Amino acid sequence: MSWADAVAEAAESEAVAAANAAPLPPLRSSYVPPHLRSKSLSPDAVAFCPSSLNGSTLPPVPLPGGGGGRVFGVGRAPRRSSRWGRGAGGRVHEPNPFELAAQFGGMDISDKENAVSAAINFDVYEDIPVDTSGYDVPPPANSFAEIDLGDALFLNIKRCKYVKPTPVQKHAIPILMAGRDLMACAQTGSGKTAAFCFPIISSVMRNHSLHQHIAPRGVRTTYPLALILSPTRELSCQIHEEAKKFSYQTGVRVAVVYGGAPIHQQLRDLERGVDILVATPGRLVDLVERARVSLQMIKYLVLDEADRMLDMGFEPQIRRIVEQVDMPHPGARQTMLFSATFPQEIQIEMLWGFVWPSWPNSIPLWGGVAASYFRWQDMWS
Ligand SMILES: Nc1ncnc2c1ncn2[C@@H]1O[C@H](COP(=O)(O)OP(=O)(O)OP(=O)(O)O)[C@@H](O)[C@H]1O
Repeated sequence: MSWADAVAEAAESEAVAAANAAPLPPLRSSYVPPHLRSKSLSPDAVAFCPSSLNGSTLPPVPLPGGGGGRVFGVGRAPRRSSRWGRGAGGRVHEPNPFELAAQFGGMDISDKENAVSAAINFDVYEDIPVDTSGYDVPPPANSFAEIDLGDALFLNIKRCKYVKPTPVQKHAIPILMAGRDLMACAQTGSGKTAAFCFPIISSVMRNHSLHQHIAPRGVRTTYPLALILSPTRELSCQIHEEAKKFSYQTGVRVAVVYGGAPIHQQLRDLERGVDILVATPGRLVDLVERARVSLQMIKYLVLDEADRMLDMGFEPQIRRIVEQVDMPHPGARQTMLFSATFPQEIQIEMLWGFVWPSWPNSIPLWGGVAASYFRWQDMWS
């Protein structure tokens, strides 16, 4: 079956499932999830995070729990549920991020499809040359179907209506699936978030099924498997929203922590257990120093907008996270650097200096950036 047929079939079966489900309450301009309707929302419960639905920014909405935090189900295989609420044993069901996004944004699936095609202009992207360098670079993938990402993730890609990978995804996903380190530079809006999220979610699903989500009684430290560092809370929240869609019903849990917002809800989210933690550097250092997050289980480290983090003065925090706390050394983790602009040489040297300290000095560096070009540096671990 072709990918387009598969997408059409998924859309059809979802439509049938929706028709069979209990009717949803009519949409309201300010939707409040059922389990919060009896509570008054605190000021910080209005998300700062722009929820994004495939390129279209939705208006700020009250997020359950506030501050961009999200309630996730307890246990590896949450029951399929399209509603917020508790089931037997007081377990919190995983909300359906696709349905919530559509409700908050007042968009239906067909709107969403238009939003996707507005976000990515494949005709333009197809012609953009891609540079790769490194040793035995795995070949690019021309479709998601030819990469073994796992059934649950594959279904979510269909739900996102991603018909084919963008160039950055074509190249980066096979490299990362092969367990290689990667430095990638691709312009804004080119699909970098999925390029690093898909391999991480797929690997967590496959290799870490016994990851302990819930800390033993009295232990309040969370041990994520993947850390995605990004410079701002807006970007962190965007990544979190996307990652939640990709990891829906995979059992993989995603949380976000960022500065400039009260920490209490973020602490509660962490206590529920986290596989993938999206964080701004300062807030993460704070949580590590409070012993609420340990990095000793990290297998996947992403620095998104790495050059911008350095421009914004986060070098001390990144150094602390990568060098001084309990983060596994480069050979024991997979490291991914993504940026929208090509980092300056000095920034690359700095990043290599502490992200890959053992890397030989003879790495070829590129000069200059052509804004519309993707450039790549693939590295072995
Ligand atoms: N393969 C795909 N097919 C269709 N749409 C896609 C695909 N990959 C990503 N998108 C959509 O394209 C938009 C841009 O993707 P994304 O935010 O990941 O880009 P980005 O490169 O990370 O951008 P930024 O530099 O702003 O962070 C998003 O709405 C995303 O859902």
